[in-house]
Amino acid sequence: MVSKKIAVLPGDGIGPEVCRQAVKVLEAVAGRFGHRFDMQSYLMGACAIDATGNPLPDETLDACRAADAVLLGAIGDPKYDHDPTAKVRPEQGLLRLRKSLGLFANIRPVTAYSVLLEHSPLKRERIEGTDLLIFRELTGGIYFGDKGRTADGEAAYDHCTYSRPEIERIAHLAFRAAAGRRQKLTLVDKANVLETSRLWREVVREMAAEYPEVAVDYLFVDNAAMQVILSPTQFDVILTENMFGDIISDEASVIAGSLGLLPSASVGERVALFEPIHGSYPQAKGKGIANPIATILSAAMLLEHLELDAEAALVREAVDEALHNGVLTKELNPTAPYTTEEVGNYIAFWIADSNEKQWNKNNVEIGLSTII
Ligand SMILES: NC(=O)C1=CN([C@@H]2O[C@H](COP(=O)(O)OP(=O)(O)OC[C@H]3O[C@@H](n4cnc5c(N)ncnc54)[C@H](O)[C@@H]3O)[C@@H](O)[C@H]2O)C=CC1
Ligand SMILES: CC(C)CC(=O)C(=O)O
Ligand SMILES: [Mg+2]
Repeated sequence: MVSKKIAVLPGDGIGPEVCRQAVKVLEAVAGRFGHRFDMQSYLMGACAIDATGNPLPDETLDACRAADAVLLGAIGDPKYDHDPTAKVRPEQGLLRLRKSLGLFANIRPVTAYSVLLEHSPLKRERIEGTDLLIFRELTGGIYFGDKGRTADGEAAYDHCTYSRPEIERIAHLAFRAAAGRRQKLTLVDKANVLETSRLWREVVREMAAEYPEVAVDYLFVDNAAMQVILSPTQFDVILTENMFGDIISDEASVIAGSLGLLPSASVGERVALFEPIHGSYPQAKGKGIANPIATILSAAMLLEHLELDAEAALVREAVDEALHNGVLTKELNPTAPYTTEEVGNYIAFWIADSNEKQWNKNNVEIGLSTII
């Protein structure tokens, strides 16, 4: 029996809906294994601005610092996206949280699930067997550099800066991950144009000597954007800076079949944070169409981080079961879609009672009454 404190930041848009499913799954895990997960929710993003004027209230940051792990839904709201003059924005809360917690590495696994190959717009023979890991630098680069306007407001700038230590600390994690996988690391950069990219290349090339078992190659990001969907099986570990990793990983979600399937772990100095790679998908808010699996798989990564491997494996098994049985939201199952809640219930029920496997769409409320 373990007792863990998990700070939950549901956020905005579909964030609360998908987070609720992941919390339910963690409750099912706790029930099944006799653990205690203390899961309290805190404000971050547009909801926090509305309530306090601050996208990352002190109470939220303090709770994250005091937690064993953090689970995040997503933040962002069209009222800020469509107002270029807004002084306070939901995204500032997320960026400040990442920086304050020292979460310098965002790890985004991309898998082509064989049962979903038919849902991908990409050709089966190109994507089958894809299993890659993106290491995206998360607290530096252009998202964090000085930004602003010139005095007349007619020009704007966003500075991109990287230091050697910032590159080294994430590169070590990526090299170690590659060493334990298929021993290949691809640095994605724009070293033909950007000085920051030339520093990345220099540092990674030097570090490669420490990891002789890992084959390193280098790709310009424009080429990588093409290669990642043309022949994704060539990749094992991709290491890249903040903005390139943000873009390449959303693109890579097409391989899995939906942005709603890709989880992530953000790790760094102490407490780690787990979140789907997607945003707050405001068009879907309250409609029950958001896929909760990315957040549920983020919860599985959270369990692995807490060294609860059997628990995480059971969550993955339950997700596989949902995939195999077509218990999927409408972007993956347009003819007989399940709601966000039903997908979450199915997975939680399977974890709580996987010996019975009695679940069906109609008995779910009865079956789950014991665990939710
Ligand atoms: N980590 C975070 O909290 C992030 C927040 N954002 C914010 O989210 C808001 C919306 O941004 P968008 O560019 O529209 O990106 P988004 O990721 O919210 O949605 C893009 C598209 O992906 C699909 N999608 C996303 N999540 C899905 C899910 N769970 N199930 C099924 N389909 C899903 C939908 O087709 C959607 O139109 C903005 O305010 C943005 O700043 C964007 C990315 C990350
Ligand atoms: C909303 C941004 C701050 C970041 C983003 O798109 C992401 O982390 O995937
Ligand atoms: Mg993104």
